[in-house]
Amino acid sequence: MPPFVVHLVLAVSVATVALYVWFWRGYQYWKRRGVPQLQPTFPFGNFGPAVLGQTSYGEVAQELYNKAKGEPFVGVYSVLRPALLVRDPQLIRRVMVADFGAFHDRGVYLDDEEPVNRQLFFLRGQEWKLRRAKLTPAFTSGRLRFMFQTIAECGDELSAVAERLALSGAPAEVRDLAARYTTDVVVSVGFGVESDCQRNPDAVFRNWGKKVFAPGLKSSFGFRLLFLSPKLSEFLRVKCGFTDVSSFFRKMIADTVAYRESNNVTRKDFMQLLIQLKNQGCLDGERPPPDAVKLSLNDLSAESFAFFIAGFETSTTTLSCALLELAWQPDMQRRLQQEVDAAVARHGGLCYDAVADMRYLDQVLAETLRKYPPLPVLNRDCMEDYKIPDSDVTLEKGTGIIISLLGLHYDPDIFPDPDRFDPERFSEQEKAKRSPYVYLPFGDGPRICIGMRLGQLQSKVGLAAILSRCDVRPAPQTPRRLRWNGRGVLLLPTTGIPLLFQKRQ
Ligand code: HEM
Repeated sequence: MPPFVVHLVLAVSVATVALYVWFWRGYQYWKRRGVPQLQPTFPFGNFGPAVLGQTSYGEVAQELYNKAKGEPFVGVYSVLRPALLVRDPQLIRRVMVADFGAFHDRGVYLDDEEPVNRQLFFLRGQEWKLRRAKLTPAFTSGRLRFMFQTIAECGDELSAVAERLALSGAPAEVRDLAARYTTDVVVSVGFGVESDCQRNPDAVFRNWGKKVFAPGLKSSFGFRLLFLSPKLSEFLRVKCGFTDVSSFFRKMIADTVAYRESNNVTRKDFMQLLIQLKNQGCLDGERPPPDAVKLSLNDLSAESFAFFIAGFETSTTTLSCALLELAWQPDMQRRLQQEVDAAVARHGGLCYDAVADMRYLDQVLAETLRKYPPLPVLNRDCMEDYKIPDSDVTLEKGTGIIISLLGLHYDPDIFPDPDRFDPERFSEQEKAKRSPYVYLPFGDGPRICIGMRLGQLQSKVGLAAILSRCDVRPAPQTPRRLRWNGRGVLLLPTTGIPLLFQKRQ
């Protein structure tokens, strides 16, 4: 063997051993601190199947939650980074609400060369705090009531589409149906633009939406790494894969703002509120914030992009999974239809107050979000050394925090027979029996989902609109149980959800 090959083999062997020893030492971190840990494997720690795209992030975290049964928290390794997987509802409350000051960031890497990433979900520290304060007034229930008519019009279109599907008699793909409806809602209440996705399946916004969430090999790997290993993502300067969608959004926003400003056009949508934040630093009627910072055009694009991607995919999953469950449980479907019919008759139509009156619809939606939380893992970053109350453990600054929603929502000690779809779990009596920190589909605390009410409302209107005109039934190929795409950070089913629609008698 030539000497340079011998040297090369030696160098590679020494480097591999050194790397292994380095990882091995890293993987003793929790043991050294006296915290029980789940056995990691080289080189991806406890998240190998998620890094490799074999099992979804949500399911890997759920498995870790299940393995740690009986422990209030357990140490894990997200690649090499020590993270604490928290199971105890009291500690979850501390992290998310009571001691939020020590955990205000998500600890997800932000690729800030991409302007549309500089949005609420990814922002950190003071920048996040100021942006959140500016945007919060745009999401109050008063503003939602204001936008209701637009959502209801999209709902009317959805029930017309459902009736046409009933006439055709062929199974329809409800994920696509739901995505076209939620895209229409988000684009019209967001930007005052008719996206026309329900009438035209090839509409431009639908295509961009598909592109963002089609988990291609490279972009989905990059996206997973942002959550799983922020340091490695930073080192590799990982991209989210949003570049062309981002260019489309930046141009769309710049054109819309220029058009409205030069023609003095005002509309009752999110964009109009963003324009106020750009020109005044606060919304009309609000007290100017202490920072007096105005949003830039790039900030507007970033928040509009966030509104679009956070707004349509989460509600698409919710609406389509609710339809799947109701198709398999005709009694629940009938009960819900009776409630919808009665509320619509009482209020003279599907108005905001009619939806607010639908108690059972609220329970159906809550149970759907228990079984199918679209964002199944909550992340926080420990921002300062933090002593866990009633323990000898002090978390070091920089430690990750992981809360598994699938773990909590499918824990049989909390939700008995967890695979069963049962809206009664969300009656007032049942809710009063458990801690609110075991059910967190929208997160909690100051970083709770800012669009929660909009997400709930558009899902409810969509369900009510369909069920007021049609019954949904399983088709021969309808899955009993969904499986999740291993490449997704969000829950994305591996198969479609085909259902049959029948016009109600
Ligand atoms: C069923 C629908 C939805 C679900 C299940 C959902 C779920 C979530 C969850 C779990 C979080 C993380 C919360 C935390 O870490 O505590 C989140 C954050 C967020 N969501 Fe939603 N979401 C939904 C709809 C929406 C809608 C309609 C919008 C906007 C139009 C939206 C915008 C956001 C934003 C901007 C954040 C980041 C908030 C921050 O970091 O301050 N979401 N969402």
